[in-house]
Amino acid sequence: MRSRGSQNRLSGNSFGSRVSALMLAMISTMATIYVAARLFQEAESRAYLVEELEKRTGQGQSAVSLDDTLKVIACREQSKKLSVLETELAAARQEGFVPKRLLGNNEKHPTKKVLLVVGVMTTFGRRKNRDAIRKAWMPAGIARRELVDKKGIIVRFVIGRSANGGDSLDKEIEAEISHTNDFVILGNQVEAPEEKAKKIKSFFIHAVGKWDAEFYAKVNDDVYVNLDSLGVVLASHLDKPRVYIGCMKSGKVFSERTHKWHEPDWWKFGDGKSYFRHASGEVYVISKSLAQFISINSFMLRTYVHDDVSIGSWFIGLDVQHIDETKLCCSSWSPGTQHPPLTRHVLNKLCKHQPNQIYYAFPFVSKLEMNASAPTSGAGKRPPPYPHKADKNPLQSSVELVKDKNGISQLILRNNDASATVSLLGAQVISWKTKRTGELLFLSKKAIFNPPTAVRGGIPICFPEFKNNETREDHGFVRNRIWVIEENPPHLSGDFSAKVYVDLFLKPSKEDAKIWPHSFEFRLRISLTALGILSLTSRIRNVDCKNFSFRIVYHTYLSVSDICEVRIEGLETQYYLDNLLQKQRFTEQGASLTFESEVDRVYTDSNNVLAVRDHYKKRTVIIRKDGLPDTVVWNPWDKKSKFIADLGDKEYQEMLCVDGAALENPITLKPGEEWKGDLELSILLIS
Ligand SMILES: O=P(O)(O)OC[C@H]1O[C@@H](O)[C@H](O)[C@@H](O)[C@@H]1O
Repeated sequence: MRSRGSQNRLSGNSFGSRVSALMLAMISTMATIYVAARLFQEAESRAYLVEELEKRTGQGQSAVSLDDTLKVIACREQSKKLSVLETELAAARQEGFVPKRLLGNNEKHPTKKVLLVVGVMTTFGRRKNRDAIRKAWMPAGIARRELVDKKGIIVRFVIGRSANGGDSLDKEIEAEISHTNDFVILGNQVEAPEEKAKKIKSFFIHAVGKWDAEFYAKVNDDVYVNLDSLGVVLASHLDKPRVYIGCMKSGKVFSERTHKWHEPDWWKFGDGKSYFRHASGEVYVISKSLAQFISINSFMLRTYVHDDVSIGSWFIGLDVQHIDETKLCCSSWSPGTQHPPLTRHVLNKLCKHQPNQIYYAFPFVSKLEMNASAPTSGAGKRPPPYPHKADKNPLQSSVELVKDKNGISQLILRNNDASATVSLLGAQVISWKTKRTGELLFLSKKAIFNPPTAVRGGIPICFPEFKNNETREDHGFVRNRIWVIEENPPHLSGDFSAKVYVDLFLKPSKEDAKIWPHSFEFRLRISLTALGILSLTSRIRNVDCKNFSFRIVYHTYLSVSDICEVRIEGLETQYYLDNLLQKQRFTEQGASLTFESEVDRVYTDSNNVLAVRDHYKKRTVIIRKDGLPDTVVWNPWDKKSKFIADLGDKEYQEMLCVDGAALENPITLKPGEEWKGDLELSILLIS
């Protein structure tokens, strides 16, 4: 039994081991099949990906691995970005600058664009001058912040380091800074008289790297600057790409070593030995692209002994506009003369010597804030705080709310000698005048101030259409609606100069949606500068859930002495569609456009700057447009005038419509998108 049993047991064991061996063999076969299948699958995936890549890249046979594939894709993205950057860089270099992110700007620095950075060049031992400037025109504390926020102006004293580095001179400045915090210290610049020109270069490099500004100014520390007035002057040059503004002079080159103004490189200035035109060193301004040019090319920009000559030399041979601004001629103020009273004439000077005598006020002209308490619309709301007068302001800037004969509100913007009246009916500017020119816009004597009829004259805003349907709502309905005053107008770029402005707002009603089934928000900013420049900036936002397209025309009725005596310049060689000839296309042939019969044309993709010259009135109105590619020119002449109820039979002689427009190609906005268009009117007097 035992042995049998053991035999049995033995035979039982060998059976068991055979079973396990079989099972093991089965498992390993299955595992092999599974692994093989996976490997096959992966190989298939690889083959597929490689094939796909080949298909997409068109590279044909390739031994690219999956990892390589992903690297290639990533690499392509990178090279795409790189080529975009290279294109940007090339374009930027052409302009004389590189994009901000490539300049290695410190992130901590403010990114908000400002109008102007002023560097007041000072040196050791000039504390008295600095204190005089602080007292007179360089604000501190909250006023300094406001100067940046409201006027976009940053002012700093600029100084280098003492030759000995860290000596008592440096320590004195550090002590001063701890109280005033109004310095730029040029760490790598030695403060020494012979280093002046290099210091200017260092300042521009530093300033353009630190602050994003439209302009950069250099001022000596014995010059008083009327910042507001300077802001106004600069604002009028914002449209120019490369400007160098100052009191331009040439001046003799002195070869004698003993002379105070000795020029070691005198022989380079030709036989006549006089310098090229350059801005006098007391104060001058350059635009951003020129500061960037200096920054990029600093290592090869030669400095002469005088800093003003040096900077002048850097711009020779460049496409730079030299602007001779007499208001920056500080030395025209002779120290011994009796100071004139606080008059506008005096205020027009931007700077003067004699730090101890200050005869202008700060601020010169202030931007009027229309925020908090302005009503949005309707009765029962808190009345607006009009009339408003800017405090301590020698030149008045204000906005006044009045009512027309039909009880419709009008806003009168006043700035210095200029004024503009805006009706809330259509947000329509109906008057624009200056003391010297009188009225500049035409307004018909028969104008009807009663919605839904548009007011004949001024600047009706035609949106979203510009066509005559022979209905009262033709040329769009917004000119026939009552707009409201915007409560919290935002800061818009270009708001730095001393402007008075109002923002008007319109949203379509349910009734309006029946005429034009789209939801939008229309904001119109109307501003007037101290120099009388009138601007109308439209911002139209799509608040719908679908795209819409619109046209817009600023239907500008200019007042003219006699239609036969005016001409428009800037339209020559431009294409136009003639509405009187079934919109046929022609090219403007004349050197300027004059008038002797009815005109109704759309100049497509026309110049952005036009001049309307009026010899009898001795003035030219300059029209600048932005975002408005087309120009409409219209005068109904005698026959058509008779059919226009709200226009006197002979009034066509005193008017000319020259309109900035986006007409031929409608503008399409996606949901949430905003469009901006700008019309600016300024005046040149012909002497
Ligand atoms: O009379 P409205 O609607 O103000 O428009 C004035 C004129 O404006 C012109 O630009 C149009 O081409 C004319 O057809 C139109 O009559």
